[in-house]
Amino acid sequence: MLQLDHVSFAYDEAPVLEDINLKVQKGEHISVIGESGCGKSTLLKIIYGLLHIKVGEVYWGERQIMGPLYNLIPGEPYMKYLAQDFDLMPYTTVEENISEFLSVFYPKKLKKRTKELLEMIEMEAFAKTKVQYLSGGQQQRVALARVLAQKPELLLLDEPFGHIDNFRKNSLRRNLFDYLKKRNIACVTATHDHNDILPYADRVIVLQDRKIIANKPTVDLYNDPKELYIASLFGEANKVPVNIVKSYADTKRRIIVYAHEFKVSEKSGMEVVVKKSYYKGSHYLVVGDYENQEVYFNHHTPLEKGAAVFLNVSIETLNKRLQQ
Ligand SMILES: Nc1ncnc2c1ncn2[C@@H]1O[C@H](COP(=O)(O)OP(=O)(O)OP(=O)(O)O)[C@@H](O)[C@H]1O
Repeated sequence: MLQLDHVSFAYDEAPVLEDINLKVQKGEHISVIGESGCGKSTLLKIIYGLLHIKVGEVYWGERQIMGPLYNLIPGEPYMKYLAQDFDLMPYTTVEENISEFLSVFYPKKLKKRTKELLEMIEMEAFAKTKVQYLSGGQQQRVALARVLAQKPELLLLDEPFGHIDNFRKNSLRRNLFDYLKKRNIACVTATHDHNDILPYADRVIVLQDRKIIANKPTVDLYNDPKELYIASLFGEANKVPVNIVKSYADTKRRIIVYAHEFKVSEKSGMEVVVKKSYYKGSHYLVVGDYENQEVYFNHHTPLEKGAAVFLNVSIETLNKRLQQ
């Protein structure tokens, strides 16, 4: 339903995106990830028609999405964009902000929808509060409810939980993505946070050096990140030669190993010298040194600086990475 064909874009001379091809089906959830400045927000703005592209085309079904040179007011009714800055009416209440786009000719329906959306963002208690008195995180939640009130078929989210505290973030993520799935609303989320991605995205797009370098179902990409850059977007990761972790292996092929996939062993494996242990709540993240290269691994206790330990990888992990 959404399709980008050979899209390239530059704000000035330097290209930001090159030859982007992408399809998003009805109800599908896509995460766009990549390091800061790789063009995630730019991609969302192109999809929404906020930027003029000279090369390539964007389609919604059969219809071409035209940029700002053709549409004075950007955006299409079936698509909503929740940007990093929220477009709210500060002097009216939360309730009024959410219901602004609902029809007053159906008051019962309007009330029901407003209540449903207030529940989704967990702000029933603030229904009558003026938006100007809300915190940044609360305003972001109202902005979310406001765009959903307009029943989009495609929702574009740019760092949607950036302002929201961790306590709320998890329940809001669940509420939002369940809400979207139930209503078959497609969603493209630009994010840095793997907590937005792993449980909710059907597919992940990775941007690097102006291009899409991966476009895969989430589980497949996590299990087979191919590159350290991709794995690192999900958490601490390493790239190590197989024959270093398994001395009997006769391949120097390097595989990706996430920090939690290393097992500390007494006598065999890759020998590293402990540099530092960081408390992570459920475990410690240990930074070790292997031939002047940092290696990251998890351990249930802190390890003493200067201690030599051996790191091992399970056969299952090894096979998984070598097969792909
Ligand atoms: N209005 C603009 N004019 C000129 N250059 C811009 C403009 N907006 C963004 N850029 C540049 O385009 C590149 C991509 O920016 P973009 O905001 O799309 O990245 P991003 O991946 O969303 O970054 P972040 O994760 O930090 O939000 C950056 O190099 C940025 O400096």
